[in-house]
Amino acid sequence: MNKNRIRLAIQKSGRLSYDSQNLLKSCGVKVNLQKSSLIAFAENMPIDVMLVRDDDIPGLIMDGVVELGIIGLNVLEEKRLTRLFSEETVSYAILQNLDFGICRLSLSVPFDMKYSGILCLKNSRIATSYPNLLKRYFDKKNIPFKPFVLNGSVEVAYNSGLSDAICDLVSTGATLEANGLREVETIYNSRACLISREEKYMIPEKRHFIKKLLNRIQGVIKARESKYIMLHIEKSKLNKVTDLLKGAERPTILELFGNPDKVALHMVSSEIIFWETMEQLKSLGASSILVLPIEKMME
Ligand SMILES: Nc1ncnc2c1ncn2[C@@H]1O[C@H](COP(=O)(O)OP(=O)(O)OP(=O)(O)O)[C@@H](O)[C@H]1O
Ligand SMILES: O=P(O)(O)OC[C@H]1O[C@H](OP(=O)(O)OP(=O)(O)O)[C@H](O)[C@@H]1O
Ligand SMILES: [Mg+2]
Repeated sequence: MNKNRIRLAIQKSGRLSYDSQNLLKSCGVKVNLQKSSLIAFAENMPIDVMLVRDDDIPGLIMDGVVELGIIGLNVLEEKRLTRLFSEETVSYAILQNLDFGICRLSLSVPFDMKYSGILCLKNSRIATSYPNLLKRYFDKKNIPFKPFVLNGSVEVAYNSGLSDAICDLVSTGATLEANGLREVETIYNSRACLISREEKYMIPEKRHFIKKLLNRIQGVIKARESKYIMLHIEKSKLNKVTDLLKGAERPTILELFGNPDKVALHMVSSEIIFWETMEQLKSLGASSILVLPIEKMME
């Protein structure tokens, strides 16, 4: 093991795997990841990527086994609370919230239950994989409940008579619907994030390298959120067009050959361009409207 290389833990297989690997690829990290091996060495950067169960990632950071990890905030916060209760070390830094793994931890009840508020769940048995987050929520409201801890397939707990309600991750709500449940309270909003060991535990070379990787990650996220827009418009309508498009910087305006009244406008927009915006641009008289993806960006 080379002590100058950074170790980065990502989920081996599951909801965060593809996006984590894709992020590394977009940052120019060349690594040949294969499910059969648990560690892979980047060819062009001092990074070793470990493929693990997501639940293990916060502990690997807190115990100093790896320097970086990509993990859902839900798992990180649950682990933080578990460690606080058992008086173990809790030490990490959140470097960056990421643009994937977006979901929420919610309480859900049977479709036909008359739910008028959280008090309806007083003394209920609630199945969850996140007992500490759930307990914090109920404790704040001073409502007693009975936790029933399951590591997966929490939605089936109600149908099999194991619980009265559930507390699990929701994104589209399709899994809840398929199991005859409806979401009634969000208890925690989550997304994937990049976490690291605290800086003070790392040698300067590693800190420097992590900063460089973080800059690239921020550039990738920014580029994914931005679009390059080109269009032709009459000079007199320019202000109306720029009011419509929220840009990172002022637009570039170019003369159009053979047409002194019109210009070409180029700009980077930091907001999603919906079809409605395109239609509004068109009704202002814009033509040749192009919205292009941006591959890389550094400000
Ligand atoms: N439906 C969803 N949409 C978006 N993100 C989600 C969704 N479900 C889960 N996540 C996020 O992805 C993380 C991993 O989810 P996954 O279901 O793959 O976990 P797991 O089954 O515990 O995996 P592992 O085998 O690694 O322990 C969750 O902790 C959460 O942050
Ligand atoms: O609201 P939805 O879009 O339906 O997503 C919610 C489901 O996604 C997650 O499970 P996942 O599919 O990752 O499988 P798992 O239960 O095996 O972890 C989560 O635990 C829910 O079951
Ligand atoms: Mg897990």
